[in-house]
Amino acid sequence: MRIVGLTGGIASGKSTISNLFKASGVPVVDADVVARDALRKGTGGWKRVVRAFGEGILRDDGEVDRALLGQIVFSDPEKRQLLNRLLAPFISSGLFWEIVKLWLKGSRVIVVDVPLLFEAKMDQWTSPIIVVWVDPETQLRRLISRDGISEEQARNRINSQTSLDWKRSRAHIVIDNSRSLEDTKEQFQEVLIEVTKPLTWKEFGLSIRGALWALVSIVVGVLLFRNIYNDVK
Ligand SMILES: CC(C)(COP(=O)(O)OP(=O)(O)OC[C@H]1O[C@@H](n2cnc3c(N)ncnc32)[C@H](O)[C@@H]1O)[C@@H](O)C(=O)NCCC(=O)NCCS
Ligand SMILES: Nc1ncnc2c1ncn2[C@@H]1O[C@H](COP(=O)(O)OP(=O)(O)OP(=O)(O)O)[C@@H](O)[C@H]1O
Repeated sequence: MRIVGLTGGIASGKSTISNLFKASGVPVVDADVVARDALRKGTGGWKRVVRAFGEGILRDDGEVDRALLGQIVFSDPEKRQLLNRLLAPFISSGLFWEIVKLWLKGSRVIVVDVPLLFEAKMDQWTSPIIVVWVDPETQLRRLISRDGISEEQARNRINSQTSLDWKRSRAHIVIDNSRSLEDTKEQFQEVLIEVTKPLTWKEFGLSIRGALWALVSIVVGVLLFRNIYNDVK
């Protein structure tokens, strides 16, 4: 199985690219969705976060007030690191099980969309790595207009992440999403060809078909060996 890493910065266009992959039949595991599940009322992540940040971060229905928690952690690096530490084990295991489910289904190529792929050192498990890059002014403008937040809040969120230029320097594939959606879709078509090219032997070995193939080869090998051994005796 090929596990493609998809990352970038906040509002750089990862979901836009994820949706294009899904529309092309390539399954996507979304770390933001996994992280949201890890913070649902009553889960282990929720209990840890409420213990650390207090019940003041809860809404009337007991769910975490995400906008409020966002305001707290994106303006205080220590609190953000605390939140990351509390949720990291739940996010990693959630991602792991989503990948296992796709492996069991026999998926050849999957995309994992992880905003903090490099920061969480998950880049070592994915190849190729696609970075969705956008120029800083466009990123700020799109973030403000999508989330309806102030310029200061938007800058805090952007500055809480490793710079997009640094991420771009670590990418195998870069998609420049600074221009129109049409332009991005054109780049995506080439990326899709690259990402869905035939698997290497190593990737094939990591797929369920590869594992079954290895199992069948071993069983056939053992049976043949037993027959030859019995003939010789
Ligand atoms: C702080 C929270 C509650 C804010 O929720 P909100 O609904 O406003 O934002 P959402 O979850 O949709 O995230 C939007 C984007 O913010 C960025 N972001 C989220 N968490 C972080 C973080 N800890 N550090 C830097 N950037 C982050 C990502 O680019 C993400 O795509 C939420 O982001 C959260 O629980 N973050 C911690 C979990 C985490 O690390 N998520 C990222 C998955 S790798
Ligand atoms: N090429 C584009 N032209 C115009 N608007 C775009 C383009 N690409 C994305 N957008 C818009 O910019 C915003 C951010 O895009 P998107 O949600 O895909 O980013 P993201 O990286 O997934 O964000 P997050 O990190 O918050 O999950 C959205 O409102 C989206 O519709």
